[in-house]
Amino acid sequence: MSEVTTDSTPTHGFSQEAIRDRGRSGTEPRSVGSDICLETRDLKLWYGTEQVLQGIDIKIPRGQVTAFIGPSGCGKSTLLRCFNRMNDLVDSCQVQGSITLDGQDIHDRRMDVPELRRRVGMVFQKPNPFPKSIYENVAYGLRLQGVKNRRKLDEVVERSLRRAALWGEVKDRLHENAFGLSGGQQQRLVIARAIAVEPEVLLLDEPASALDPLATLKIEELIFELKERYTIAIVTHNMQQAARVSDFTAFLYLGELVEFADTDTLFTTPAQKKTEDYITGRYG
Ligand SMILES: Nc1ncnc2c1ncn2[C@@H]1O[C@H](COP(=O)(O)OP(=O)(O)OP(=O)(O)O)[C@@H](O)[C@H]1O
Repeated sequence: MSEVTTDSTPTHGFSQEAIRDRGRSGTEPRSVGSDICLETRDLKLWYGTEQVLQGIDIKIPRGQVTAFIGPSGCGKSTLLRCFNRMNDLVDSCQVQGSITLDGQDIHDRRMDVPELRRRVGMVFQKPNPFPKSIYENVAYGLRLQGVKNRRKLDEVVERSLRRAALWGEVKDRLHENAFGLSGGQQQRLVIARAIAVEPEVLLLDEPASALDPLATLKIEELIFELKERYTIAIVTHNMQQAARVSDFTAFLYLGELVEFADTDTLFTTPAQKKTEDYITGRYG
């Protein structure tokens, strides 16, 4: 087990503060234990004839935040989209190898894909609220499930907005259009919509890259709270952000998983030269 970085530890250009903050917030480095939520084995993926994932083996631990980093085009978002079969929507896409969620093969023909996407929710780079009220955005998934009971809907909407750290800001305007919210509020609303249907996993694809620094900070704080209840996988271009929010980090390069380790180790003493070159800004 590695130790939380001290001032004398090399940080490869990383802010000591970012890493110390993680120590202060109680996030101790850990090894991937036996409680695995998602697992891929020899996962390969093609778009047409272009092979984008080259045989990925990874175990995503439950109740932790796992960050995916790597240069543009290395396959981070593609890998994330495999976890709830969003790539099924791309005609030219072919997948080989296995992905399991709680030990269950997600490509098994008995797998109910809408149910998989309820269990594995996704939030994209650009906030995408529906053109509806704040309330109806959050209630959307429950309405799809046929829930009509007003009290139940009210309860879930409030609970989800509280968990997404948005309740205080919107409780007096629940029936106003969601487009009236700021970008950061819209992104927290989308997170509330995802958690309203009680997922196990949240996939966050660069959730803060379209936001200003303050809104980004709120999303990062929220991620820290959410991991109490959910397993989180996040794609980010921002390595400081990966260092601040994640427990584990996976470095991808040209469709290969080069290194996967607890975040402190990966950023302070990477095992692979390619990882070191990337985090020190030599390419990417
Ligand atoms: N729907 C698609 N159809 C065809 N090719 C695609 C599709 N989506 C992604 N690709 C290609 O797959 C490769 C990996 O893309 P992906 O978006 O997964 O990378 P990334 O690491 O997330 O990149 P970025 O950091 O720039 O978002 C790229 O070459 C991209 O052009």
